[in-house]
Amino acid sequence: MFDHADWLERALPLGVKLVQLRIKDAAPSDLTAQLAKGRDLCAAHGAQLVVNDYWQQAIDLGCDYIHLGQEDLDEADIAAIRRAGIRIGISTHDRAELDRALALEPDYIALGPVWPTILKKMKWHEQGLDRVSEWKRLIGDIPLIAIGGMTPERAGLAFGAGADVVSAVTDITLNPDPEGRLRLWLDETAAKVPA
Ligand SMILES: Cc1ncc(COP(=O)(O)OP(=O)(O)O)c(N)n1
Ligand SMILES: Cc1ncsc1CCOP(=O)(O)O
Ligand SMILES: [Mg+2]
Repeated sequence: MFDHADWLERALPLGVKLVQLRIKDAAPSDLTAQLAKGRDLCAAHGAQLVVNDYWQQAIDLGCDYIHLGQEDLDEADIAAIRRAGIRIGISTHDRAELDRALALEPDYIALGPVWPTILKKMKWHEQGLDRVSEWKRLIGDIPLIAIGGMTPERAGLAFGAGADVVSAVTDITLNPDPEGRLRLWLDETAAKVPA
């Protein structure tokens, strides 16, 4: 997950196949330009782009996956998103949020923070691996994304607990050698990438 489209120019050539653009505080024209750039770069590299928050821009730009948190759901026009053929991933932190998300028939469910995160202040305590397993039992075939405090080492534990996908931010973006860290991530998680 990256906070600027420029990161995709570094990550995609390494073989990253699933990325989320989580852009906060960009001016509208810059936001649109970054999402369009992300869309085009992902298409060129055969990667899947997930647009965080900005569902209307995703529709307008012909993007095909969005991520919505619980507050985003209060504002989002789910019917319009579905009419546009866009898939939806939803954040969850407790059973009530999970029930709300499942009622919308999401294309994935995210659970976090599995471990403590420094990316943003959250009211949720770390969820832990048992919670990952509980979520997977509850959601069955819907893909489960585990997020929060991920490292390549922890990713293996999250997969072992039932996660289908893991999402990382600062482990990569704050690393002194992001490309090297991404290569390690790709090596460590290669067995989880569908052929
Ligand atoms: C994969 C994934 N999981 C959780 C989030 C968080 O979404 P949200 O709760 O809407 O918070 P913000 O990211 O918008 O601050 C996510 N973006 N992606
Ligand atoms: C957006 C978000 N939602 C749950 S944890 C998280 C942040 C993940 O960032 P990091 O991988 O740096 O902990
Ligand atoms: Mg959001």
